[in-house]
Amino acid sequence: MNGAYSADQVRAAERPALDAGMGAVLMSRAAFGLAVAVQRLIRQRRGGLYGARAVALVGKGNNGGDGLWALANLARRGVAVSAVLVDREAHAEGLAALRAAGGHVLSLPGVPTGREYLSFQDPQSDRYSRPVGVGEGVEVCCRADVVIDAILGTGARGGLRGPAASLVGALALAQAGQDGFPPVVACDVPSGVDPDTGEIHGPVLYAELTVTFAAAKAALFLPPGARCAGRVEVVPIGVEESLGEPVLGRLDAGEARALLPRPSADGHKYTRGVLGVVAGSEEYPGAALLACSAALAAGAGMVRYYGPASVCAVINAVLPEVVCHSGTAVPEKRLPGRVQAWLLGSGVSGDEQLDRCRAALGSGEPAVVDAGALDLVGPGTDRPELILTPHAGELALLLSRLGTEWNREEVEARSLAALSEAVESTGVTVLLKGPQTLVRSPGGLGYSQADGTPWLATAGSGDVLAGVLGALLAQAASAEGADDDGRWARVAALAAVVHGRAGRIASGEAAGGVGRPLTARDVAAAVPLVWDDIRTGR
Ligand SMILES: NC(=O)C1=CN([C@@H]2O[C@H](COP(=O)(O)OP(=O)(O)OC[C@H]3O[C@@H](n4cnc5c(N)ncnc54)[C@H](O)[C@@H]3O)[C@@H](O)[C@H]2O)[C@@H](O)CC1
Ligand SMILES: [K+]
Repeated sequence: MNGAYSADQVRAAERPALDAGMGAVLMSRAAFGLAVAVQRLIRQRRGGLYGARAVALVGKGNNGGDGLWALANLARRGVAVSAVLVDREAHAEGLAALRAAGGHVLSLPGVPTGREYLSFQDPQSDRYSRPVGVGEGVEVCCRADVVIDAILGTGARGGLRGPAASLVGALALAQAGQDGFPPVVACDVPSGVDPDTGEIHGPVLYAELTVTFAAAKAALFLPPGARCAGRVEVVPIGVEESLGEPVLGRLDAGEARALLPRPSADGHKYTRGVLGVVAGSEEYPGAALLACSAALAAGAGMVRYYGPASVCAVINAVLPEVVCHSGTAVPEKRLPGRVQAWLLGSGVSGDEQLDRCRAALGSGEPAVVDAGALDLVGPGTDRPELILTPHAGELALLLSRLGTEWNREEVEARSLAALSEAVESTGVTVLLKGPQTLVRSPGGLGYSQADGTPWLATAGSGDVLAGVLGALLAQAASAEGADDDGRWARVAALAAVVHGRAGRIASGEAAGGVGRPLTARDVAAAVPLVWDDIRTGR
């Protein structure tokens, strides 16, 4: 499984090698990997390296050291390279290597350029760095074929400050406003993003590619930081064995393939999982239809629908497979019919549907708790087999109801903290919907999935996700032998994979297209194709 790690975990894994005096070796591996990735990018854009220009923004620590060594490597391959020093110090050996390879050294206002600086860091050199203002720094970057962001890595605390913040702020404006702005390659993590939480502090550049060392840092799996990271490439540096358990996992295609349920030869509809759905209402019948279609498409052995007679009629007109129950809920009594799992709350409104949701929750089976049913889960519920599926706004409301004031923007800015607080307070599993889908169970590993496409942000898409998750939950609940603590989070992560991939099929991106508008119905219709798509390893 792909995993993302905290800065402390990576530092701890590096410690034995650093204690054994291998710091320079680790850095040379990191810098080599960075340089190779940059060369590839330049070749894709220009066809060759000769005559290309690379600029690195260089901070004072080892992240800057990686950038300097990578530039030296590029210079030896014919690339014209410049380092823009943004701090009062720079990695001494890296700077010497860059100079020896013929690279240019520029420094921002406020960064010393004279002999006192060089005698501190670079006693062998008799060369000075050339002072540049922010405006010239921007021009130098705009003329480059690639900009390497090597200001801050895992040592970052808070956002960029001083000259670095001025330059990156100006570059971010140029990047936002100019089509021809060169691609940015972030070294380890985009500078200005908290490596552990993905929070963005102040100005930050959007990278096309992040080359990260040993393992992905948590920020690369977490919004909003992950949005600045672009594609993520992991360069091994020889400490990977010591990393331990990641803070966040990500199911890849191979794992998803192994987890996707398949019917056994002697199975029948009940062993394949029966899902009870309390969704939709007279006001929103569409939510019920989408959730039921998606559940059938994701392989539920049978779907039972519970709701108003008018919605039952709509469902049966389109989906004759669904068994509908329009009787009202009787307090303290189970709803009729056996099910292995529930999907509750998508598009529900009114007391009747909420009563059905309460009855279903009281019956003890695992359940997806969506939209209108989220209010039914309180503090100390302590049922990991309940999977809540809020978006950021709904999670803010849930947390506020549980006793801590959050708003939507705060949840979006600190998504892992918000998610963890909800899980700890309620004791249930939570799946937070968004461009990255985050999942966490009490005491278990969390997941971050990024399988979808922005085209999925469309009305009804959440109802389809809830239907897919409900079907997978019913199948997991009816499967034998899979009763470890991690299974609820795993099934939620798998639903995010299926939903995301169905979105990419429906938008044409899975087939190599640039993407096109889709409807939630298109996504539901594409769900069965995910089984083929994943089996062929695409
Ligand atoms: N330790 C190792 O063995 C390896 C480290 N590597 C690189 O080293 C990086 C970590 O290096 P460092 O620990 O030196 O840390 P950084 O290079 O991330 O930061 C350097 C220093 O900047 C200061 N700083 C923190 N936040 C700041 C802010 N907001 N504004 C201004 N200054 C700030 C701190 O004093 C920090 O120690 C990794 O991200 C990776 O790129 C790689 O070379 C692989 C090997
Ligand atoms: K960086």
